[in-house]
Amino acid sequence: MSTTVNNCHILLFPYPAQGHMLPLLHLAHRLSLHGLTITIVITHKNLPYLSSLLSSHPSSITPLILPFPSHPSIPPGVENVKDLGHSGNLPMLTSLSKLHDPLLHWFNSHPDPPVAIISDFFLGWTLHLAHQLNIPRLVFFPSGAFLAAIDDYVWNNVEQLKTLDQVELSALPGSHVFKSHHLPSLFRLYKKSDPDWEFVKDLKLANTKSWGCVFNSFEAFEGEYMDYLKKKLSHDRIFGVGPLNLPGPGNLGSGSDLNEGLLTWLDGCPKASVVYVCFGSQKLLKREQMEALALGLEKSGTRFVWVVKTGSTQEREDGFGNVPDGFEERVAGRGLVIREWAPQVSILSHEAAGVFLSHCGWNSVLEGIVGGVVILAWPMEADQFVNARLLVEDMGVGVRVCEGAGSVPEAGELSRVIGESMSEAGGLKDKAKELKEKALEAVSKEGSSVQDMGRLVGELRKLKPFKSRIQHTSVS
Ligand SMILES: O=c1ccn([C@@H]2O[C@H](COP(=O)(O)OP(=O)(O)O[C@H]3O[C@H](CO)[C@@H](O)[C@H](O)[C@H]3O)[C@@H](O)[C@H]2O)c(=O)[nH]1
Repeated sequence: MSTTVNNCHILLFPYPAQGHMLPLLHLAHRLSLHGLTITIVITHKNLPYLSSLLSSHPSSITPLILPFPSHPSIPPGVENVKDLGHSGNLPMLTSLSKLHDPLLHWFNSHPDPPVAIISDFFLGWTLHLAHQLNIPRLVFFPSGAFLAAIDDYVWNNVEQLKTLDQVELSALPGSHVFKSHHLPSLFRLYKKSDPDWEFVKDLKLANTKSWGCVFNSFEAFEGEYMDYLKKKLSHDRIFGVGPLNLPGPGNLGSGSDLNEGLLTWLDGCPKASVVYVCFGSQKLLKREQMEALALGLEKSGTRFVWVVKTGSTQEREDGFGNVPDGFEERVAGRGLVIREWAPQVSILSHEAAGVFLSHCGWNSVLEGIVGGVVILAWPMEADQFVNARLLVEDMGVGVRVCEGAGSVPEAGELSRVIGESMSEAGGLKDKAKELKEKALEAVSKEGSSVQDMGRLVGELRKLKPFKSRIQHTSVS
């Protein structure tokens, strides 16, 4: 092992879903640039996601490869939520908790084990592991501080809130009111006394009880929610270090750059003239949604890039992810359909991108902000209604065009909103540009996220080595 007692050695534990894993790997990149030594917990099938990180930091980042714990609802060979869909989160969460004992064993047999654990907010059980090891756990939120504040409130008051049709968040900044079906999905699905759901409740409550909270967010976007958490949790180990996934040199990259054809096409489009359409790493649209979207894009007459998840053969036979017949021919020249995966960060940061039709997954939100584009929000599930509220109501850089995973937008209305958002009407474009500047300021010299990253590294460096902690504990 390459670690020495002088190094600050940290264990990072990502949750195996693209929207969760990618930002935590970007955090690993940044911590490594600050000279920290990092071990990343990973299972075999997810190891390829680490390849560019490991080749960028061969001496300071090491994978800890553990066998994936089996689960009756997870088919053999599946180790990532992308192969299970959102309903796969519950079995994935419970399955991964079986890594507790192998991790305890690894720590106890390591000559120079980590001084802290930073783990995804779906891995709250690692707080108990950290307590057993007498080291701190920091929670990494792949979503925002607004969501963290809401999660903290609703899970601490689950009995009173579960039966309400709408929840008033009067204790939180902005005093927002949410319909119950717009609250985070895990809260909505929670079933009292069911052991799996009680486990979820415990891991959610463990997040804000952790020693520190790290957000892929920034002061000018979510400062009031981070301040709220500092006050509520009575400590200031709340760190807004984002946006983490940035285009350009010195960054880890998203592993997928613009190919020549796409780059040439975007280069040939006027500035801010392209609508980019993508609903994250896992959302498949049903036939009616595909048809409405295709018609809306066609009627709008604008240039667009549409990323379509096509799903399995069975899902396509069931009508999911099929682009309507003849559509691509009719829009040829002004519209591109890309199947499965597109280099989103590169597309959004191209000057031709002007509008982003998004499900408002947190990574997409930040990537859209950094791209300086107007966001057309179609929140569907999870944290997306909360994220859309921030974009549309709090920041004024977005317009809501549809709501719900099963909803079908009205094609005429969609084409009208697309057309309007491409124009200067409403000052949305100016606000989007302003927010982009603030995001870039946060991650440049002396910016709030650079300072918080420095504060985070400073706090981690102060932690005692694991062995001396054990000696200290046994003596006292
Ligand atoms: O064709 C694609 C599709 C996605 N991405 C990237 O994949 C990530 C997708 O993340 P996100 O926008 O957050 O969406 P989901 O994949 O849906 O993420 C899940 O996890 C997020 C973090 O917790 C939540 O905010 C979302 O609601 C939840 O659905 C982003 O970095 C995208 O750039 C691509 O590069 N190309």
